[in-house]
Amino acid sequence: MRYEDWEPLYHEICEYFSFDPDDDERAAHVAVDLSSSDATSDLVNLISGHPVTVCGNAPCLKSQVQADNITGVVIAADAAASVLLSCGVRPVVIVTDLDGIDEYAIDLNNKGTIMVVHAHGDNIPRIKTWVPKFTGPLILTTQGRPFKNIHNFGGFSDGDRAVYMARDCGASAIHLLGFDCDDQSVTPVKKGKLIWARRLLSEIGYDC
Ligand SMILES: Nc1ncnc2c1ncn2[C@@H]1O[C@H](COP(=O)(O)OP(=O)(O)OP(=O)(O)O)[C@@H](O)[C@H]1O
Ligand SMILES: Nc1nc2c(c(=O)[nH]1)N=C(CO)CN2
Repeated sequence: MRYEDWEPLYHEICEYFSFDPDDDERAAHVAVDLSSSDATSDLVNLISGHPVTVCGNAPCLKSQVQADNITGVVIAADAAASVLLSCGVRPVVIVTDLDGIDEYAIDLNNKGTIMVVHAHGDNIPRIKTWVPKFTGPLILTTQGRPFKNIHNFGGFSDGDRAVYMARDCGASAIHLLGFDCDDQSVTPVKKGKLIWARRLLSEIGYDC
């Protein structure tokens, strides 16, 4: 997605959540200073022309995975990765702002799972802890203006960001599992994030 097309949505999101774009920019610089990795061409090779399943972490994920034959390239949004592992499915890509993963992600990354790590104003300490641990394929993302090896595919929360990324990388079809944007069992902030997930996904033709 062109940053110019994303920018108005980004400013609306910052206003809605009272985020300071300067903090996001600071986080992006912290990430870039820690790693020069960029596995974007590996990601494009994996996804371009292929079907993808993006797994969000709604409570329905487990039963949907058990009921569904997961097709194509499996992308986990953050903590959805551990649900997939418990169902015997290894995510090929994990999109994360680092608040839902655990040590298992390092092992998966060493075995080839592409980590797509999002830097934002509220996760700088987690960037400093986790980024140096990923010695396998790694892509950095920002929600602000991209530069050097940090990308902006569009999207805000891990799930919708994963869908925007798959679309940008040329997926032939994108199937969603584990998305429930009406989930009432979440915190008020998370409810706001799910309202945005619904809006951003609807902008590109997906319902959740
Ligand atoms: N009902 C739901 N509850 C949680 N996540 C959901 C739900 N429906 C869709 N998702 C998507 O699954 C993603 C991963 O969920 P997780 O529980 O790991 O959230 P999170 O780490 O709090 O996400 P984020 O930090 O992006 O808000 C979310 O970013 C969201 O896009
Ligand atoms: N500044 C900031 N940016 C974000 C945040 C957040 O909590 N703070 N959470 C996100 C997805 O959960 C994505 N982006």
